[in-house]
Amino acid sequence: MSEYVKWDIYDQGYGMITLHRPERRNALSLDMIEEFHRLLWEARDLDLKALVITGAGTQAFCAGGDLNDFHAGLSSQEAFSALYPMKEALYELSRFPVPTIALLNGHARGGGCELATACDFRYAAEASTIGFVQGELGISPGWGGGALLYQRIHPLKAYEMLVQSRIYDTEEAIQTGWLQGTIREETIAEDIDDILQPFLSKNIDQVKHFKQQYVKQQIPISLSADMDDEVRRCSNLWGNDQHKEALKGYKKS
Ligand SMILES: CC[C@H](C(=O)O)C(=O)SCCNC(=O)CCNC(=O)[C@H](O)C(C)(C)COP(=O)(O)OP(=O)(O)OC[C@H]1O[C@@H](n2cnc3c(N)ncnc32)[C@H](O)[C@@H]1OP(=O)(O)O
Repeated sequence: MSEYVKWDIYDQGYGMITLHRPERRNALSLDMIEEFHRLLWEARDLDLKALVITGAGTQAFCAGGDLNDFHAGLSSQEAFSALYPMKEALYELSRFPVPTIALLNGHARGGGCELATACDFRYAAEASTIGFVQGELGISPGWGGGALLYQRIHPLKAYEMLVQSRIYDTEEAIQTGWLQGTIREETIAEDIDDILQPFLSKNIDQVKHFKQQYVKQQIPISLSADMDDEVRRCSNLWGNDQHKEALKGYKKS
């Protein structure tokens, strides 16, 4: 169990998972990942019309993996074992039976971008920035989010986001096709209603049909193997000097 992952269900017909560790910018520990996956499994059996993933606080949606758990001292095999559970969770999330929406309440970095990419749609607070920064850390995405990115936006744009590993503001992220729109902090409740209204106004069989049709086209079962390969490649990069140097500056809590 983890106290840092919250589950809420709303009468309007949607569920919400909130990463609730703002003091560490909602970075995902191994315990949080286990709880996140458990909640996903339970939510699959509920009569939901949509699932929202968000973070607590106003600073960050998710800062990726908790660098205390995902530290540079892991061997390649240990890194694979640590990374793999979130790949499985993101694969499940990408095939969730109803529309999934990532509400970025702030910055997303590394695995936080992978988590958002596993959702069908992404909306961000206007001041948010987004960065697949793994390339700057001497590694590559380790949760399968890179493979998912190629399914969400134009392949060349996906390749550019991953290999450049730079930070995007919301306007740039919209131009890539990754971000669907922005939400205003002062009217976030109204914005959420506007975003979810197209799903909540339909019957559950309709939204499930629309999602099944999308998954059949864009999230094939074969994607899981591509995501496995990504975890393996990240694990093989884990022990390099650049990664060790990049994480050296990181303070353990
Ligand atoms: C595991 C692999 C995985 C993958 O690629 O598959 C990854 O995600 S690799 C990890 C990639 N993530 C990062 O490198 C992000 C690091 N964090 C940041 O860039 C910033 O924290 C940011 C932009 C998210 C927010 O910046 P802000 O200035 O608002 O906050 P601080 O940097 O001062 O951080 C506050 C507080 O949170 C702790 N923190 C932040 N990120 C992480 C993290 N990933 N793991 C653990 N803890 C994190 C930071 O140490 C500060 O703690 P404090 O005790 O207050 O110093």
